[in-house]
Amino acid sequence: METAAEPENLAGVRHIILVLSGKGGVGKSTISTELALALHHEGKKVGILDVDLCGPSIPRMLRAQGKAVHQCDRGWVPVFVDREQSISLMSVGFLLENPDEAVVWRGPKKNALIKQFVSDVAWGELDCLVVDTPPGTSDEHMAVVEALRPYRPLRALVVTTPQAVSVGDVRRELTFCKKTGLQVVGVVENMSGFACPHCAECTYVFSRGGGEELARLAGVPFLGSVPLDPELTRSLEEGHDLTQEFPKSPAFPALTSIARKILDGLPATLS
Ligand SMILES: Nc1ncnc2c1ncn2[C@@H]1O[C@H](COP(=O)(O)OP(=O)(O)OP(=O)(O)O)[C@@H](O)[C@H]1O
Ligand code: SF4
Repeated sequence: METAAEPENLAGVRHIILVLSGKGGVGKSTISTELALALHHEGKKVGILDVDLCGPSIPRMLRAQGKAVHQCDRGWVPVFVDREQSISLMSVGFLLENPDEAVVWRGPKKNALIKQFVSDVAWGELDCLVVDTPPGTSDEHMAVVEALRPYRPLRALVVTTPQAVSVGDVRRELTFCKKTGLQVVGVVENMSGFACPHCAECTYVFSRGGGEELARLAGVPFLGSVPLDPELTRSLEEGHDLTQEFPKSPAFPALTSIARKILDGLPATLS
């Protein structure tokens, strides 16, 4: 079967990483956002595509809620999050008059929007496009994989929390990656311990090491653990300027190390 020509808007996008999690609330959108910020601190141009259509939270996290997406001759111009315009964001949240509207959408409408996101967002030159997905494996996952797979090798970052129950769900996520040909760049354990706001000492409230064990059993890299930082939760909830606040968080060194490991594993050229 002949593959359709690559959408013009993908031509400058070097690498694509899907952020996946087995279940909701483990911090997938947080890790997508922080990974983009950490890559930005490594001097990279990053785009974030939020395909969590029923719960788009990244515009709020990045203080971009209510911003308008403009049209240009190549489609939509994403919202720039920072002054240097090196972090761009596209989310269904920018297209809805009422943010609750997305919750009632059915599969075909979601699939059509995802196809449009893939072909009609004028990203320009990006070192990396981070795609935040809904929890589990849904229509959105299949739609984004099918829309992007013909043009780029797709990579997946899998987020879990340390508890065994989350780890079990992630195992299913890894099976999805295998079946759909996604290359797993690694597993990240989020909310792995509580970083004290006074001395940054980390206390392991839950069990620890589930993510590492899972990665070992699945034969994929374990990229690191990200502590729970109450200050960061507040910034994410209230929508502070994360480009300024994130570097002060105890999660920052962990995410920087994860971002470096991901960059080291990517081929240098556009594959
Ligand atoms: N490492 C962290 N430090 C502090 N807060 C965190 C951390 N990770 C996640 N959170 C907080 O946990 C909550 C859930 O995170 P998030 O929305 O990223 O999860 P999710 O997996 O994307 O959820 P959903 O299933 O709704 O897509 C948010 O309030 C977020 O601020
Ligand atoms: S970790 Fe240290 S600073 Fe934080 S509450 Fe405990 S003793 Fe106090």
